Amino acid sequence: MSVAVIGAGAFGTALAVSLAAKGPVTLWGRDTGWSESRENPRLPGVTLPANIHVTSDLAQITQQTVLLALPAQSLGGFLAAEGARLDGRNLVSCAKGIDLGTLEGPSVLIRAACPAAIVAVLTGPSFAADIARGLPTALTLACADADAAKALQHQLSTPNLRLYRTTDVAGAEMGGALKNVIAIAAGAAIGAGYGDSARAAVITRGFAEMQRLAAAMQAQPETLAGLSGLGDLVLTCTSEQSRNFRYGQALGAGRDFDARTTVEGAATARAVAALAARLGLDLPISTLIAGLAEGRIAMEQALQILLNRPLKEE
Ligand SMILES: NC(=O)C1=CN([C@@H]2O[C@H](COP(=O)(O)OP(=O)(O)OC[C@H]3O[C@@H](n4cnc5c(N)ncnc54)[C@H](O)[C@@H]3O)[C@@H](O)[C@H]2O)C=CC1
Ligand SMILES: O=C(CO)COP(=O)(O)O
Repeated sequence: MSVAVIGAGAFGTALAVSLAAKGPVTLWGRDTGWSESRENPRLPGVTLPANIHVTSDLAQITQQTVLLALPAQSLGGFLAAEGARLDGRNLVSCAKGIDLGTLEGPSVLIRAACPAAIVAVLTGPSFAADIARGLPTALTLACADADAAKALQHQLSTPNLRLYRTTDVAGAEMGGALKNVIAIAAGAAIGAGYGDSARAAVITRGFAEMQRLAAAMQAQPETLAGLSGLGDLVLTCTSEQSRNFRYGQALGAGRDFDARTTVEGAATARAVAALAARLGLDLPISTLIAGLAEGRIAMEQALQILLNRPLKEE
């Protein structure tokens, strides 16, 4: 059974390349002017296999399984316009973020727009460039319907993509969204010259915040400790391949950052700060990243706020 990917950015294109090892893939993008060259400028150096059909015509997306690889803040608008034509299918969210307008994760947006769809989430530690180069990668496939989770796990695993499955959609989704916020904080610590020990503190205390918020969203704690949570947190906080990490580095160093780059953690930090206020949760690192991203506070001020918090049990 062939699959389709909606969103011809770096990640959607990389997933299409990997899936093409198993059969034909249709890749939809709004800007596909590059398609004749078979090289997407968002994924330079990768030639698309011949069995990937690139289109900007949504009517050609007729497959039963569709991966949605759009940025989290674009997904709601896309679904409002096009959700009806995708209803009833297997819709797999590949976005890592929390929608600022609704404070919901992508799976909730998809379920609202496409009530008859089977909704799943594909997430975990994976840089698009690594997947597209055929490097070994392990991800989490989450779907509340256990049978559908198993079927999608088999359909979407490829020679270099090993999928584990879970029915904890909220946990998988929250891990992927929140690690981006903490990756910005880790990058900011490095960019400001605070050192590797400070980064380790940010990763660990950031993980505690991820667990706290995820628990409040009914996620299972063990999901946060898996690929979609801890796994992706470690990857993103330690690699300059991460856009969130590099954005954080720029914030920490007081440098500009290319505003066209997709940095999911910046908007998600603001969503997390709003959720923290709504739910009465203490999420100091994430809340400070929201302030830094909005330019409301400076790096040195953020550090002093963190260091001067009351001492407490770990
Ligand atoms: N790049 C990576 O290594 C990974 C990315 N992801 C996630 O995948 C999602 C997409 O990221 P990337 O592909 O990397 O971003 P990207 O910046 O490479 O591409 C985003 C694509 O979405 C398109 N787009 C944006 N708004 C749209 C709209 N309203 N309608 C139609 N198309 C729209 C853009 O034209 C662009 O092609 C993000 O949530 C990201 O966190 C997840 C894992 C790895
Ligand atoms: O989600 C990712 C790796 O798992 C990609 O991270 P960035 O969006 O920070 O580049």
